[in-house]
Amino acid sequence: MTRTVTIAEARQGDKHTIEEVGIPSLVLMERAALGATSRLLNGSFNLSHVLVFAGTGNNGGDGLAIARMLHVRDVDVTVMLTGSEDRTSTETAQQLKMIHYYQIPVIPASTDLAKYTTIVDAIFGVGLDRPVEGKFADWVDAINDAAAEVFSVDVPSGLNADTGEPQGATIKAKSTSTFAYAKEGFETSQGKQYTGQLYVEDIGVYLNDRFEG
Ligand SMILES: NC(=O)C1=CN([C@@H]2O[C@H](COP(=O)(O)OP(=O)(O)OC[C@H]3O[C@@H](n4cnc5c(N)ncnc54)[C@H](O)[C@@H]3O)[C@@H](O)[C@H]2O)[C@@H](O)CC1
Ligand SMILES: [K+]
Repeated sequence: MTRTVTIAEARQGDKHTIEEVGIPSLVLMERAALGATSRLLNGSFNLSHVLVFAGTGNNGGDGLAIARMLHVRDVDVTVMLTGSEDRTSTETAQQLKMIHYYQIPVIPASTDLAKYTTIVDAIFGVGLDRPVEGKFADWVDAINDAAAEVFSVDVPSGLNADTGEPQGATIKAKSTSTFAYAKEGFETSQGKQYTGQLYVEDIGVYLNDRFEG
């Protein structure tokens, strides 16, 4: 059976790997994005026009790295950012610099999603700490209503990864790439309705310092 972790364990695993093992946070982010990108490339998604809907935390940073990895493979990618560029996390700011190096378009978040064939949901991951409401709920609802297929990064945004319960507006994905370990809430029948097909990516974070495949 697949090992599952709580949000607290996932966070502790990341922290331990960064601070004790010594793998830099940005390296973990790159590994996460490489895994997710290969699922997108092989997962029967229509990649004619991809939108990466990115938050300002590290889940958004994963999304920006995915945008870059698709762009260098000649996929047409646009980024929508939910907040201002000067209020992003440290790693996400570094990812934004790379996005600008490649001149990938970055536009403010909106509900105008008609032209996209695939939307990458990188709004919230395990950092979700309150229900999704207001403009964030408008964006999530618009993503769910769009014709595009949806791929979630780590956690479908809005899903409580411990309980599998939606916290306000919540993304319903065709598939989800989650990092290091599946989260407990993904095992519930309700959680499965939001993750869709679940992939677990090896990013080099191991709870007991050993790969347990
Ligand atoms: N270095 C690491 O720790 C790694 C983190 N990774 C990614 O980073 C994610 C966690 O990143 P963060 O801790 O930055 O958290 P998130 O990126 O999940 O979200 C945090 C941000 O969202 C805000 N927020 C939370 N709930 C909200 C709500 N309902 N409405 C509006 N704003 C809300 C918080 O205030 C915070 O600014 C993981 O899910 C994973 O995708 C991966 O890159 C792997 C390595
Ligand atoms: K997400």
